[in-house]
Amino acid sequence: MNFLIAESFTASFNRLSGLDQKAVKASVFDLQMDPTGNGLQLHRIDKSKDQNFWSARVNRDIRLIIHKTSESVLVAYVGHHDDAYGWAERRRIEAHPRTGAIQIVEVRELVEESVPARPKEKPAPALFARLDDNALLSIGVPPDWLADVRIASEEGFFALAQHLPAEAAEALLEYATTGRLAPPAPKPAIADPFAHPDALRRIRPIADQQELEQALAFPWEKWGVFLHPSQRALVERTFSGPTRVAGSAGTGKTIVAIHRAVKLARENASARILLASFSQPLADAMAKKLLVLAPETGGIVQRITTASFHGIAEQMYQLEHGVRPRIASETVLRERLRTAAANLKGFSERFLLSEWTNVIDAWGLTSLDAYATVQRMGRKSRLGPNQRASLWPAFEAVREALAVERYTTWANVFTDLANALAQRPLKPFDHVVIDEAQDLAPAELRFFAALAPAKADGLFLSGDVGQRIFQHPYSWASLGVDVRGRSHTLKVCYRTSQQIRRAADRLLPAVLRDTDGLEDERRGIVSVFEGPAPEVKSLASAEIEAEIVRKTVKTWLEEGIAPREIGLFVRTTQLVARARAAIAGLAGVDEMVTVPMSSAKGLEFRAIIVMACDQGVLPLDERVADAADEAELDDIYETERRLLYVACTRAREHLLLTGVTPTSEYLADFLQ
Ligand SMILES: Nc1ncnc2c1ncn2[C@@H]1O[C@H](COP(=O)(O)OP(=O)(O)OP(=O)(O)O)[C@@H](O)[C@H]1O
Repeated sequence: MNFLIAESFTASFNRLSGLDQKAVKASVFDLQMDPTGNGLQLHRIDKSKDQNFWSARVNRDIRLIIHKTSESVLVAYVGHHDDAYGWAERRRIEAHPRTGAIQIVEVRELVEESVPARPKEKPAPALFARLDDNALLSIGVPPDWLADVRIASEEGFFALAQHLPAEAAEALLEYATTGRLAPPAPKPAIADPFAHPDALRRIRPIADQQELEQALAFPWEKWGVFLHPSQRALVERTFSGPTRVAGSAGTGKTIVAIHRAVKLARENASARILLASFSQPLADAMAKKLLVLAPETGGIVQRITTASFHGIAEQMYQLEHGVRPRIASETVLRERLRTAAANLKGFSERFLLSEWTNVIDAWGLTSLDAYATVQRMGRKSRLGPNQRASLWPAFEAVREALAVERYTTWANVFTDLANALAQRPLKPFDHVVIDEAQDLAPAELRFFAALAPAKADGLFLSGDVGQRIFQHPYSWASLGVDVRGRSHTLKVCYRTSQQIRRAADRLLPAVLRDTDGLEDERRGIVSVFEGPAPEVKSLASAEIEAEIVRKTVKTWLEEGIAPREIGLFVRTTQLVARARAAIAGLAGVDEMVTVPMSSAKGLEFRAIIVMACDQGVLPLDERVADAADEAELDDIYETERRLLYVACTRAREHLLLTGVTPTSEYLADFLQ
C-alpha cells in the first residue's frame, strides 16, 4: 500500500495552531502504521463526487481528509470540520486523461463563486484563443476547465490560475509571456500516475516513518518535499562531467544544490561531500537547510561539509602548512604597489591595482613570459609587449615584497592548493557542489576543479551570471571546467511575485552570454504567484524620501507584515544610517534588516525598500572614477546594475525603490 502526502495537506497543516498540529501529526503517524484507518473513525465524504475521499477524526473539531484506493492512501488536507468537508466536496483526484499525471482537480461547477463568471460576450483579448483543446490538454488543463481557459483575459487569468493544477497554470503563464507552449513533461517509464513528474511535485510517496517525520517537521519548507520536475531532474541525474545549473533569481538553484548534496550522500554511505558557497553567512544558511532534508542523527549531515569558498581553502591551507594564510589587505597592496611603481610613468595607481588584482594575481602570473601571453579577459585596453615588459618589474617587486613579509593573497592560496591537489589521486571529497558559482575567481574555480574527483558527479556548480558582482568574466573551459552540454537552466521562480520579477528582469538583457559562449535565456521565466506591482518614487529631497519610506513601512506593519520580514537595502555602508533614520522609532525596528546591497545575497523578505537610488550612488561615483579603462568601466556599470537586480529580487511580495532626484539611470529601465 502506497502512503502519500499532498502539498495541499502541508499547506493546510501550516495554518493550524501548534496544539492542533501536534494532534494531526499523531493521527498521520497512526494512519501510516495502519492505512485502514482503524481507530480514526473514517467517514466517507458522501457529498463528494469522488467516492474515495474520507474524513478521519483528529479531535473534536479537526478532520483529516484522506483519499483511499485499494493501492494507496493519500493524506490530502486537514482543517476544521466544515472547512475540511467543504474542501473534499469540491475536489476529485484523478489521472489527467492526456498527460496521465495524477491531479487534485477542483470541480469546475462548484467553484463558480471565485472564478470570474463566464461572460456572455467574449472579452477581448483572450490570452489563449489560439490554443485548441488538444494543446490545452497536452499541458494538463483538466477537461472541465478548458472553456474557462479559452476565454481568460489578462485580468482574469490569475484568479483562474489558482484553480488549475500548477503544471497547467505555469505552462499557460509561460505561453502568455513568450508565445511558446512548453513541451509536456516526459512520462515516466512505469505507467504509475503518481510517478509522473507533474504529480510528484504536489504528491509525494512517503517510504517510512523517518521520511514522514521529516516531511512534518518543516512543513513550511515546501521545497523539502515538493520539487519542480526540472529541479528534481537536476537533483537525481548522473552527470558524466562538470555540470552547471543556471537560472534567474529565486528559481531554486540553492535548493537544487542542497538536495543534490543530500542525494549524493544517501546514495553512497561512505561518500564525503563538500557544499560550498560564496560567504560564511550563505554557507551557514545552507547548513540550516540541510537539516530540513536530513536529520543530523541520520549520519548524512556529518558527511556533508558546508563552507564558504575562503573558509574551506583556509582549512586546507592550515592542514598543508600548519598555519593560517597571512592575507595582504588592499591597503597593504596599494602601498607595496606605490613603492614598486614609483619610477613608472604613464600608468595610474588605479590602473596598477586593477591590473595586479584582475590579471597578475588573479591568474597567478609569475613570469614576464606568462604576462606577455595572458589573455587580459574583460579588459579591452590593449597593452603591447613593450608596455607589459615595462610593467612587469613593478609587479615582480610587489610579489617579492609580499613574500619577504610572509604575506600571501587569496588567489595564491587557491592556486597553491590547486597545484597540490592536482598531484593527488585521492581527493578529500567524493563530490563537490558549489553554489553562487558566478562569483568564483579563476583561482577558486581551479581549486574546486582540482578538489573534485575527475569522475561522474564530481563537480556540480550552480549560479546565475545575471548576479555576478564580484568577478570579471573569464572562460571556465580554459581552466578545464567545460560544462558545455551539461548546462541546465531553471525557469520557475518560487521567491518573487510575477510583477516584481518582471520589473527586475528589465534591468538585465534578455539573453546573457558567458565567455564560453553559453547562453542564458532569461525570457519565459514564470513566477508561481502574483502580487502588487513594485513602485518607484523619485523624490525632491532626502527628507521627503525618509517620510515616504517611513509611511510605507508603517503601512506594511499595519497590514500584518512582521518587522523581520521587512528589509531596507542601500548601496553603501555609509548610507545605512540614512535608512535607519527613516524608520527610527517604528515598532519592531530592531528586527528590520538594513544592509548594503552587497550583503543582499541569500536574504529574502516579504517587503523590501531599496533606498537612496540617487544619481552618483547607483552606479557609485567612486567606483566609476576608479575604473582603470573603458572595459572596466563597462563592467562597473554592469555589476552595479546587477547589484540592484540582486537587491530587488530578494523581495517576495512588496518592493519600493526610492531616490532623490536626479535619480539613478537604472530606475528608468526598471519602470519601462
Ligand atoms: N520546489 C520548491 N517549492 C517551494 N519553494 C521553493 C522550491 N524551490 C525553491 N523554493 C523557494 O524559492 C526561494 C528561492 O530558492 P533559492 O534560494 O534556492 O533560489 P536561487 O535560484 O538560489 O536564488 P538566488 O539566485 O536569488 O540566490 C526560496 O525561498 C526557496 O525556499
